[in-house]
Amino acid sequence: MTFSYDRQIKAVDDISFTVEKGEVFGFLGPSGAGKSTTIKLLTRLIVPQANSVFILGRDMAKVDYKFMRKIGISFENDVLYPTLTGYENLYFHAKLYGINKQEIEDVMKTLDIFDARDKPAAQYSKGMKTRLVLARALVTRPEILFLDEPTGGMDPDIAAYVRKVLKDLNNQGTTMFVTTHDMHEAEQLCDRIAFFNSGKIVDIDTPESYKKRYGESRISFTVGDKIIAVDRKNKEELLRLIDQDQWNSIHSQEATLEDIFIKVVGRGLKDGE
Ligand SMILES: Nc1ncnc2c1ncn2[C@@H]1O[C@H](COP(=O)(O)OP(=O)(O)OP(=O)(O)O)[C@@H](O)[C@H]1O
Repeated sequence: MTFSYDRQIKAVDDISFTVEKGEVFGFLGPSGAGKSTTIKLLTRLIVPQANSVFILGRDMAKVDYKFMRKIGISFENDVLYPTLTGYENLYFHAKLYGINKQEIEDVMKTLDIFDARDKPAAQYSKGMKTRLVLARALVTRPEILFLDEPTGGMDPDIAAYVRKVLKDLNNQGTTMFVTTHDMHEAEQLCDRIAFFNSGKIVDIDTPESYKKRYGESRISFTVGDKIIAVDRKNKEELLRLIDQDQWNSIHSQEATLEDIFIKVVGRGLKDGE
């Protein structure tokens, strides 16, 4: 799959991947990498070229709105009707697919926005809007969920709660495609993660396997007010520091997914923001 907005820069540059049923597959990459564009192509918000995107065996260049019930789409900056209440925003979407009032209320309760159901969406906080958009994606009980920065703008505790809701859904069988620039989110949610940069997939693996392949753990010594970090394999230096006997404390440090991203991709997740 390849896509360019202006025929000069390829926002998505010849990528190819498969997501298994029941899997949570993540795209981790910095701002501007092309994550949103990828999700738009996968979900037909930008109509892809024929025979380039297949979901549940169907060519996404050709599916109709009835098929779209099988997929849920949640975008961080998605359009809500600002003057309609939260409930009405869900109702008009759900009505298309014959979803009843009880089901709408249940999904609002699950995402903890039921108490705000009669408030206009314009009065929702950023995190509440993200949850309302997510509720709209969930209300049709889709087989596959596409989530663009699913916890964007949320307080850490609400973000953790939303991730738990998503994990529960996945445990019940929902397949998910998630984009994020948050390594913790990628690590907590995803079975496999694609490192994504400048429109290209640089690598795909499980979080555990990335750590095994690239994650050198380090030992850090606190010496006075200085911290000296040493590669675990550098036995000579480790012994030298221990022998000097000037350290106050010694800790082991695992490489984070961001450390590994920098090593593999050559830039950080926050560069250029
Ligand atoms: N509608 C558009 N018209 C022209 N160029 C665009 C458009 N949308 C995105 N781009 C460009 O395509 C590239 C990829 O953008 P995209 O929004 O897909 O990245 P992203 O990884 O989702 O970033 P972010 O996390 O900031 O949303 C960027 O260079 C961006 O400037």
